[in-house]
Amino acid sequence: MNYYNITLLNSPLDAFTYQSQNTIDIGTKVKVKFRNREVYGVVLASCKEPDFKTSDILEISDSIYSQKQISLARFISTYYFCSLGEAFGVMLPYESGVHSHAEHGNERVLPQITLSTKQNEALEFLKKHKTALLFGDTGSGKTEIYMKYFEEMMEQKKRSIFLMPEISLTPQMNQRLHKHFGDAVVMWHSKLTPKQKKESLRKIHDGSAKIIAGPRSALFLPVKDLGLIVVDEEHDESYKSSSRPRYNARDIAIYMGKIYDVGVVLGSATPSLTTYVKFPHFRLRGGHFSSKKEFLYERSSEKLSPIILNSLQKTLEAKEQAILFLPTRANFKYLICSDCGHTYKCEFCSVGMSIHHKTRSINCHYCNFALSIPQECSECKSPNLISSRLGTAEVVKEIQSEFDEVNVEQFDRDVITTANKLKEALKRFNDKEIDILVGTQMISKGHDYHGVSLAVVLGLDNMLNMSDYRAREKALSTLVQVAGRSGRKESAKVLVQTFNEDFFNAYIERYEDFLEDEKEYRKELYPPYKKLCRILFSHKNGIKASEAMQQMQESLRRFSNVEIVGFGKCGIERVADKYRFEILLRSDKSTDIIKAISACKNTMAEVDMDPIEFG
Ligand SMILES: Nc1ncnc2c1ncn2[C@@H]1O[C@H](COP(=O)(O)OP(=O)(O)OP(=O)(O)O)[C@@H](O)[C@H]1O
Ligand SMILES: [Zn+2]
Repeated sequence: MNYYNITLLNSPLDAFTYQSQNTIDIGTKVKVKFRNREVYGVVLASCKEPDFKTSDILEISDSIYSQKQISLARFISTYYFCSLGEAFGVMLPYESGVHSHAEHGNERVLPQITLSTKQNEALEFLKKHKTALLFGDTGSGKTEIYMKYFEEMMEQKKRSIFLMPEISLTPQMNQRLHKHFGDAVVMWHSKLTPKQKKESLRKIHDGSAKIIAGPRSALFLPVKDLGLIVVDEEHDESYKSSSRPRYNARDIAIYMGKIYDVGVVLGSATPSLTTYVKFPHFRLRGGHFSSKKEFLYERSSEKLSPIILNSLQKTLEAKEQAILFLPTRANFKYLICSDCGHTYKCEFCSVGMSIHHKTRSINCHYCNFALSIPQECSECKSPNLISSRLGTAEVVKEIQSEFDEVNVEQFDRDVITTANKLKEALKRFNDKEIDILVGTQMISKGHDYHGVSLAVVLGLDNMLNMSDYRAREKALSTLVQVAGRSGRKESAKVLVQTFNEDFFNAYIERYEDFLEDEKEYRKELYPPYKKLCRILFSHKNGIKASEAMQQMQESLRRFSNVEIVGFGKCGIERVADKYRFEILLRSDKSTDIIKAISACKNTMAEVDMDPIEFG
């Protein structure tokens, strides 16, 4: 009889021992019984017969995690504090039965991409460095450079992974890649239908997929002969997972570059300070088309002011297109009584409820709890309820009532709920059936449309005033990115509503100056100069959560090389009926943080390494 240590896929528990008559390779995916359920696990190691009774491995599959995937899972599990089973849970294994039969064929590369001299220089630079940053302005042709690099990889019979931050970028990118590479491109994202998923996987397994593109999950596919990983919009927050394992796909890509010994390209017009400090970069300036952008500032809190309405009017008259960004969805973010000051908060979360006119309700954006819109204040019975903090739905409504015959659409998570709706909205915009697109972050990312001559940006001050060490970086990069969706071919006007004109104006066309200044501000305190780690405790019973936090905080004190920056209630004290407490740690090295936390482990503690959320 053989004995094996097996970690259960997606389970937070440690490994268990099972037995089998067969010899099984390390990394093999197997089926076992656990607490009367049949579950999948991964064989980690063979071991001696234990002194307790073990059960049989029920089934040995043809799926196997490679040595490198195992190393990667170990890294994820240690660095991001999750079980090995959870780390393997984000990956897909290789199929040992499948043979590549598509080594030739479909190398239908047409038409050849011709890069400009500057783009060529950039490509040469990227090829010379194992991990490098392509710091190229919006519209400067970064995507074309990646594509040329993919082409070269294909010539060397190597495959490339192309990461993009969000599914909202996939339809256009898919089209762009398909046009060039045909069937050699495979898209991978969570909204694929089971049939599409199966087809994509088949092509990945048999090797006919040469370019594997998609959001962060595309990083963990069983790609053979990997040659290159490109992380587009590397600064983007959606690379960071907000549930366990709380990994950052950009950082995992860099790590993979090392263990797979392949090149990694990080691309952005607004690189994160961390990447800028850590890796060599090539600066690509100006758009590919020599269009001009004019920035205008209006000192105002967010509203559709006469200046904005005028500009929209002119754009409509000229039969051009506009985009309007604001960081808030729904009609309004808050409902407040103007007589007693009562704010409507969720019953289960300590956050305000947003007003949605379409559903005539106020909704919690954290737990989805909803109530119908109240007619009078629940505290003082006053009918004078006021809504504040403008959202996308309200802007759409106001634009509709302001202009006759305007095609205005909302572009956010409330409306774009499926892959199809996304594809169709973007197609309508591209076909100029939409005059004005009003959206949240979704609108700011990487889209390449040529007819946008006006970008209106609201709500930046709310981003800038957040208590987050990255608030400046976030607000400025949002402005640069939204502005970058306009004037890609023709010239454009960018209208910014803010009381912080000095800040935005100083850096809007000199992002590297911002990065240089930001270095000073972060030294000794924040990443990339220090490592941060947040530990969360949440429980229905607030006392229990608080006690667990206190206990861990006290035991962490004996580690002198890890500083406790703060501890206590979270900014958002309660979410989905659970009370939340936190500890924030700072250190020079992540290894010190890992050592300290491992020694003080508490079952309630949820560790968030390199956190980007502080609410
Ligand atoms: N060498 C080239 N030949 C022809 N067209 C090009 C070339 N380089 C860029 N373009 C065109 O210029 C436009 C902008 O390029 P691209 O989308 O690659 O920029 P980007 O740097 O990826 O932009 P962003 O950061 O805003 O996503 C695209 O329409 C692209 O087709
Ligand atoms: Zn709630």
